[in-house]
Amino acid sequence: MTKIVVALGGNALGKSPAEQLKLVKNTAASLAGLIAAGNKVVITHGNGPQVGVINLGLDFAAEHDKTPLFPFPECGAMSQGYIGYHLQQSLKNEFCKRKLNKKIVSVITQTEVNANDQAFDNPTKPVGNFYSREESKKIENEKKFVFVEDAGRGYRRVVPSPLPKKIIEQDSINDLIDTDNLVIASGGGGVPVVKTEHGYQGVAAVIDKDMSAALLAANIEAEQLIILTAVDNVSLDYGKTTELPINRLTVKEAKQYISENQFSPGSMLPKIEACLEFVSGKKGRTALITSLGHLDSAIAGKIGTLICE
Ligand SMILES: Nc1ncnc2c1ncn2[C@@H]1O[C@H](COP(=O)(O)OP(=O)(O)O)[C@@H](O)[C@H]1O
Ligand SMILES: NC(=O)OP(=O)(O)O
Repeated sequence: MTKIVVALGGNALGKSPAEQLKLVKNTAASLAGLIAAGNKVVITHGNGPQVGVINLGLDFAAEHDKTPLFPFPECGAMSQGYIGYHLQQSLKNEFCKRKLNKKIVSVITQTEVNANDQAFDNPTKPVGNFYSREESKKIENEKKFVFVEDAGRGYRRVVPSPLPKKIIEQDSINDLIDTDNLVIASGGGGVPVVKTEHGYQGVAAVIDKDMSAALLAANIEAEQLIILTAVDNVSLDYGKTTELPINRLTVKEAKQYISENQFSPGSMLPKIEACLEFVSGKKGRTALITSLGHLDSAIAGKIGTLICE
């Protein structure tokens, strides 16, 4: 039995509810296979596109209708419910098909961040839709959002992405795992909250789910962290004619490639950093990065990038 945290990328989950449900259904089959093989799996997921779109839609409704303004942390919580619902339904259907009796539960998760995290002065986390440069300039002027180019895919709004410090619901997550629930937790990295004299309060930011997944995996003493995204492998010279997929990466090699700017900030870089955080100095741990649709082949060692000490 291997304890595995599987993180599903928010961007890899498509651009609409229909697309997302189809992708989640497909991945649910592989996840059920992992569980049926006797592994203890905990699931987490991103929310960049989803939280951005929820926020955009609700802002529009507040501007054009009587809808009250929904703060950003509330949008993050909604994104956990939306993606958790698709995961729970798809996994339940898959378990029924396989006659597997397994309880599944999504935990709305808050993650404590440092109120003085420098990330609040330097937004880096891409959220919402992709725009052309012209479209992004127009929205930048109208809404005072900050936009950056995202890994060759277009321009996107960026928001602060503070480091996750503590998973507030960790004890409940542990109890649920111990009582044989398939747990979906820390969605979107967890809703970021800061500790104040009045207790915890939500903040307008999006935690990198890869960093939160590494924290969750360490907390539950997982042996493997699997990050599912839109590419089969991590590559060198990504997007160039010289692109070279990597099968295995040591911590030392990964650090070298980071220093050569091989991994784009806001997309592949945080995944590599999260994997390093999880495996560095820990001989028994591995991290695997591959695509949402090819988990089975990656587990079989046919594709994917395996990262270890
Ligand atoms: N060196 C690289 N190798 C592979 N993909 C890369 C690399 N650098 C940037 N990318 C991009 O990073 C994307 C994954 O990041 P992102 O879309 O933010 O992930 P997520 O699916 O977790 O939301 C890939 O789909 C690819 O477009
Ligand atoms: N919260 C987060 O990291 O989302 P993505 O996986 O969509 O980037």
